[in-house]
Amino acid sequence: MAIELGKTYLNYIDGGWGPSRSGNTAASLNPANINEIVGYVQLSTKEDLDRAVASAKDASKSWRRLAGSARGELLIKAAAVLESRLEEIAETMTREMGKTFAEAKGETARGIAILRYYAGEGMRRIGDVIPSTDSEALMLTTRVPLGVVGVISPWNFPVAIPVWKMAPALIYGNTVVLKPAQETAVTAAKLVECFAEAGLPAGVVNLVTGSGALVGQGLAEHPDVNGITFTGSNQVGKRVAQAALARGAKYQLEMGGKNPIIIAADADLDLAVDATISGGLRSSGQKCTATSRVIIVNEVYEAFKKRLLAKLEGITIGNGMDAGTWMGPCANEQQLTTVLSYIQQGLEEGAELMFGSISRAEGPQLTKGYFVKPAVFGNVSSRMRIAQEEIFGPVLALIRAESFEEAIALANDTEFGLSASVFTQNIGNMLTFIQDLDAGLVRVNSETAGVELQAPFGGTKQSSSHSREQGQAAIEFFTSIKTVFIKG
Ligand SMILES: NC(=O)c1ccc[n+]([C@@H]2O[C@H](COP(=O)([O-])OP(=O)(O)OC[C@H]3O[C@@H](n4cnc5c(N)ncnc54)[C@H](O)[C@@H]3O)[C@@H](O)[C@H]2O)c1
Ligand SMILES: O=CCCC(=O)C(=O)O
Repeated sequence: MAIELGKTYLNYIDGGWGPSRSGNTAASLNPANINEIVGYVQLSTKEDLDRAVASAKDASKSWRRLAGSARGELLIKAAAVLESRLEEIAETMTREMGKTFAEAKGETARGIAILRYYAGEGMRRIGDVIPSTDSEALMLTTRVPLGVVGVISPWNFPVAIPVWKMAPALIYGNTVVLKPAQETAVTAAKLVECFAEAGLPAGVVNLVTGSGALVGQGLAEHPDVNGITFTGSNQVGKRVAQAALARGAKYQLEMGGKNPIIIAADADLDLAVDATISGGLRSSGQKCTATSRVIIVNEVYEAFKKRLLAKLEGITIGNGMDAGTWMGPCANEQQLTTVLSYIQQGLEEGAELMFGSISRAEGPQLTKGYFVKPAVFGNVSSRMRIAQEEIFGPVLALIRAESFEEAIALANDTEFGLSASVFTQNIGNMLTFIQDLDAGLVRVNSETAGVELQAPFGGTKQSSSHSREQGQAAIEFFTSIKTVFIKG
């Protein structure tokens, strides 16, 4: 089924769809063909945001009192609606941000699974009984929701990330105001339609689209927003945290990465090459978990490099809706410019561009989109900017290590700590890697990308506010512990 293009999407506030008070909209363009307008989304004002927060605050009084199982039933219904619209929403995602249709379908299926997982959380343990020093008293802990939660999400996982924030927020009794990335606001509107159709009470979920500086910052600063969960760049994340901290609100940040893969001397090189390509270049490298530094132990450097370069020749670039496309475009013009400027930077720093180009990709089907070929640099040293700064594009930096120990030190030589992987068959190497790698997600004989919804996810160092999302770990952010002391 083809989606309807060029429609206008509205804000969702207090259970109703409506335009922004500004009367202004912005076009959401297809990065594979910028002549295609996927839809128009609202450019909201502070007043729209205030109405959304007020409705979320009001709805929170009864939502928090519902049994967790009743909230769970509504998440199950939202999952069913999302499932019935999987292909349509995945197509919208591909058209809005460029990832292939297969990846978009996988991500939408992930959103459905996350909703079902958190529906079950509504019936799980939320506290402990702790012996009191008073033998006649009962002491226990319970958990209470924060109240209104502001969700600020990026464009790279436009279904999975909002869902992995909204589902735990809702199941633990919070109400939500979602401010999605403007690039993928049509996908976000369709996602919110699923919650609306599932029958969530008015005000429990609200959607306000618009500029980050106005709506996002407004959410972070809003006195009636009790918690802010943010995923995006470090620069913006820190601003959000400062605004939340200044008024004593709880906040959670998941931000950038510069994720390493280590190829040990005993690695299965074919598997390692496949994992490097998949981890580094799927979604055009626009995953926070994407591989960007490939640290190869000297003995296998040349053999690995040869196999990697040979395999890259097979990558097809194009519109993510075409079945033959392996890699789509960059998600927007700014991403394309950033990627090309880092390729230029790598050359200026003296690295060797072994694959790719400093210009955008060429081809009859590529002229209307933000396409770039994958780039692979050799002769990279760890202190170069291309080895230190998050590029968020299909660029791999190959770094030579004299030993496995040096490979670990190089992998840790970054301000980020999101994910890391190693290819080795040696159990000692595996254990050293697990122990010594400073990252929130460490993966052995597997690519750096790939997050499982039932496990905690988050980073160390500059990648995170040191909290964890997903799995049962999400309860720590979305609730407060209340200690109860009862004496008859
Ligand atoms: N660690 C993770 O889990 C994770 C996951 C996905 C993406 N990311 C990171 O996200 C970045 C790419 O996404 P992006 O370009 O959408 O990030 P971004 O920081 O530009 O935007 C993220 C969100 O913040 C909003 N925003 C912008 N300015 C704001 C402000 N002043 N106040 C409040 N909100 C504001 C945006 O509108 C968007 O909704 C990369 O750095 C990537 O590593 C991290
Ligand atoms: O972009 C951040 C999320 C990454 C992710 O979900 C994955 O690697 O699967």
